[in-house]
Amino acid sequence: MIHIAHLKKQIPAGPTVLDDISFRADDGEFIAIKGASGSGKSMLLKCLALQESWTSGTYKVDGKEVSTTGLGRYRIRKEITLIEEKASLNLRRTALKNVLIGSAAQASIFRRVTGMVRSDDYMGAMDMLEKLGLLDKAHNKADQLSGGERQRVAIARALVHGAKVLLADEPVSGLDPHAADKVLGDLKQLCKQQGLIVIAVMHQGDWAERYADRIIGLNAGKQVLQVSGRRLTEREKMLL
Ligand SMILES: Nc1ncnc2c1ncn2[C@@H]1O[C@H](COP(=O)(O)OP(=O)(O)OP(=O)(O)O)[C@@H](O)[C@H]1O
Repeated sequence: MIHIAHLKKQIPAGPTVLDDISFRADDGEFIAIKGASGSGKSMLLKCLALQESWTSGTYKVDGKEVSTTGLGRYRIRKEITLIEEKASLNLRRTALKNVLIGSAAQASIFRRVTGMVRSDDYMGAMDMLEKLGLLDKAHNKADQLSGGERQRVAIARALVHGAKVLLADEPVSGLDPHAADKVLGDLKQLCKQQGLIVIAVMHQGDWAERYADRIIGLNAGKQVLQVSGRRLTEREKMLL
């Protein structure tokens, strides 16, 4: 469970880009973040991934306060994985190798450089690729995969390496509606089946309303709405 309270991020000698953000995400929840360009969506995800520090407020994971300099930060960075808009795969490696070797934040330098893996890791990676409907693409090089498939490889990679929370920055931007449905449907299923928490920036279209359990709205760094289990009203949309 994630709980942030009164989170504020001020750029040194610059603007306040997040101001008084508070919400919780329980295990199994799918949360969407909406807000216009520059409203602070990506910065919020980076703070949650401990890639950016915040100026004040608290951030707790399973009841324990965390920070970018705290003792547990390496474990938290493994468990809370940020998948950026252009999922950064090694394009010369297969989907399977990408999953096995892991991302820079999750795998050891030794594994990334040598590419050496254990056989039970292999089984785990194949299982996860199958769950995400990618078994037949496991041996395709990442540069032969579509945008949606790359997103799903990045999700598989994060989960195989122990992610309990996925932070996804525009996971379906640039995808056709069918591919977007597949990515979001898979994420939703993982939430329900494995208790995964997903916090995804999904500003465009009605993806947030169709897939998220809760929508958090930002405007100029401030939290302007928090809505559960229903579509946004026209009035609420105007706030974003
Ligand atoms: N290092 C920085 N220094 C100064 N301002 C910054 C810095 N990082 C982000 N900002 C500002 O913080 C605000 C929020 O940025 P952020 O990237 O979180 O927006 P966003 O909602 O994700 O936008 P978009 O939808 O366009 O990606 C923007 O005004 C941005 O210019």
